[in-house]
Amino acid sequence: MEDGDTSSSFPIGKSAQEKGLSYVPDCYVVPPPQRSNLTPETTNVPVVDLAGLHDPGERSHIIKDIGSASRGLGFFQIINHGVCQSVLDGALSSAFDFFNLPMEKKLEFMSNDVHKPVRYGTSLKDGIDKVQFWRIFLKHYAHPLKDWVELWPKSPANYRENMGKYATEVRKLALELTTAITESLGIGPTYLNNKMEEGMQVMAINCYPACPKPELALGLPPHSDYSCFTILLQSSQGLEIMDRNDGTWRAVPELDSALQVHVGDHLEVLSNGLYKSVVHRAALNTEKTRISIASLHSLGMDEKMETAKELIDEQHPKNYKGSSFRDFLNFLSANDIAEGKSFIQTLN
Ligand SMILES: O=C(O)CCC(=O)C(=O)O
Ligand SMILES: [Fe+2]
Repeated sequence: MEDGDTSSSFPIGKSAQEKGLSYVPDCYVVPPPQRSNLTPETTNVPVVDLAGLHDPGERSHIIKDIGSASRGLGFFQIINHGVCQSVLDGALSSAFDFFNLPMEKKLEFMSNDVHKPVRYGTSLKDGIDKVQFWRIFLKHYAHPLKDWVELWPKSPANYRENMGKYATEVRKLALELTTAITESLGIGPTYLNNKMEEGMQVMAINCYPACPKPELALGLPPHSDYSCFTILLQSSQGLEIMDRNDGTWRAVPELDSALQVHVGDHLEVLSNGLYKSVVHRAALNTEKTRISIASLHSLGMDEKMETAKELIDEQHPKNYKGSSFRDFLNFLSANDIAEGKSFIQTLN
């Protein structure tokens, strides 16, 4: 693997900067205690089958499964989620095609301003000698789609159509999940209805090129998502979640056509800590480029997520401050999550 390009089925283009990815400086490393174990234990992740969500006889079992997964790992995979395979494949293939574009097409979106609704970035911005996180990303707002889609990349030609279809489908699913999650908390299926309908959807499209020394770096540092919850689609295995009970990292097994659901910080707040946001990171591999598409669902830009008063009593006093997506963005522009700064800790 001389130039960092690999036998990936979707080879990444060789622009000058991306060629830099093949350079393996001695000092680009994540400090040893935080490095990924290349053969982590594959965790027994709960799989929730959503097929019967609208069947009155089955719904309560599914709600129970969602509740116990959210109280446990804060993470589960979903199957029969209603987003069809061609929509999943279309989104992933447009994402691969975007990252394969010549650098100048991507640079027009390059920005460090976290308040921009569309931005492209790479961990290489600090100079090749400091690379610890082997990732290139495109982030964009996605709801309401008509307000944002015109700002998305025009090329590849099918990007807006494919990513737009996926964004719309995954948002429909997110609204269904919202009803199930609030029901599982005992506060009823419509608790967040209006606020989620007017909420934000942010998509983070992550690209992790094959890495010559995956044991020395990470794709993304450990973090939890600010969202109420995140739905993740991945092209191959690489996501690791932290088991809160013993602090160990567990690889999430690949499951065909499944999507992953992460409990985010805002759901931890809503539930008064009954559900905890899952700490996760992205590991790397030597063989192929990995793409993940995270769809983060939250309330509106300035709508604060507050703890449900139904979940506060003498034994369970209110543990969290309310916060909005904008509060998170302000936190992000002032703090570096790679240095272990965590949004949820600012809310306790
Ligand atoms: O790539 C992954 O598996 C994780 C992505 C992620 O955690 C994020 O975009 O917030
Ligand atoms: Fe994340």
